[in-house]
Amino acid sequence: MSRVGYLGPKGTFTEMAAEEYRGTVAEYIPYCDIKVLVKAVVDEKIDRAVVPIENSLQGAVTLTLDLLLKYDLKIVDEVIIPITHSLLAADVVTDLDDLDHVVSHPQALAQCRAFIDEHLNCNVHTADSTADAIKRVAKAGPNWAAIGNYHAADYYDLSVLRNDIQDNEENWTRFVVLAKEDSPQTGDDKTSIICSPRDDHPGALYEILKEFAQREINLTRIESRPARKMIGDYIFFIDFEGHRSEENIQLALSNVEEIVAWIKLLGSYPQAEIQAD
Ligand SMILES: O=C(O)C(=O)C[C@]1(C(=O)O)C=C[C@@H](O)C=C1
Repeated sequence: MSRVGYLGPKGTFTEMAAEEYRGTVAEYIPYCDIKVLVKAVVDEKIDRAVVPIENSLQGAVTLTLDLLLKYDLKIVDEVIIPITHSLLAADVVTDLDDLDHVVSHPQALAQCRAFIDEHLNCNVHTADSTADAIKRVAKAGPNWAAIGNYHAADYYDLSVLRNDIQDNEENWTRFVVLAKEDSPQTGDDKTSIICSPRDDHPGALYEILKEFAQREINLTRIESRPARKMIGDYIFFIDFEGHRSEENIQLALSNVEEIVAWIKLLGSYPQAEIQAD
């Protein structure tokens, strides 16, 4: 039974994702900061942390990638859910023109950029999560609105002014579940690694990817992040299908190890079942 931390407070999309975690849960615990949440697993205050890692409209949640690099934690599960944003305000607000301020998590603001540009002539503010924004609006004046999950309107006594305001109907966020120990093989797994090419030469990335292509290992994602050294130095986050205990994957990984400066295995874990709306 796990104590499962998630990016809170109550009413975030991460809370919805945490409820889809396939392990056994003793308790759900909200944390208001991703860094503090991830550190709580490192310090064994909780057993699992559920954090957003990528969105289909906006791409990587770079803070999560940086924390995966920094700490020695394993990915033990992934959850992918549809994200539907609403505009929430006090129930006296009926007209968008009455709003002077809109607040949300930067990812949510970015996912609703077209709606904000077209319909809101407002100051835009950022919050630590969509639910944090909703909480703030509940205490602010009636000229404030928040962008977030309509389920949260009831928790914080707000009303829904508009639904479905994200730029695209298809808006999905992928979350990962972090723990100290690895996950066992299920037969339908994915593996995540980070690696850093030894030096900058023609074909450096190709040489890494070739090890997977030759063994018909299907890559599901590749993301680069600055190595934080010279401009142009990158590290690569690579996800692929299969479990680290499978022979072809062991061979690919040991060959990659030979040609990179370093490699970090983030874990093998069951692939997400896509959650329908
Ligand atoms: O603010 C929230 O509700 C969150 O759970 C965070 C988060 C994110 O960081 O991507 C999660 C899903 C959505 O993409 C928007 C925000």
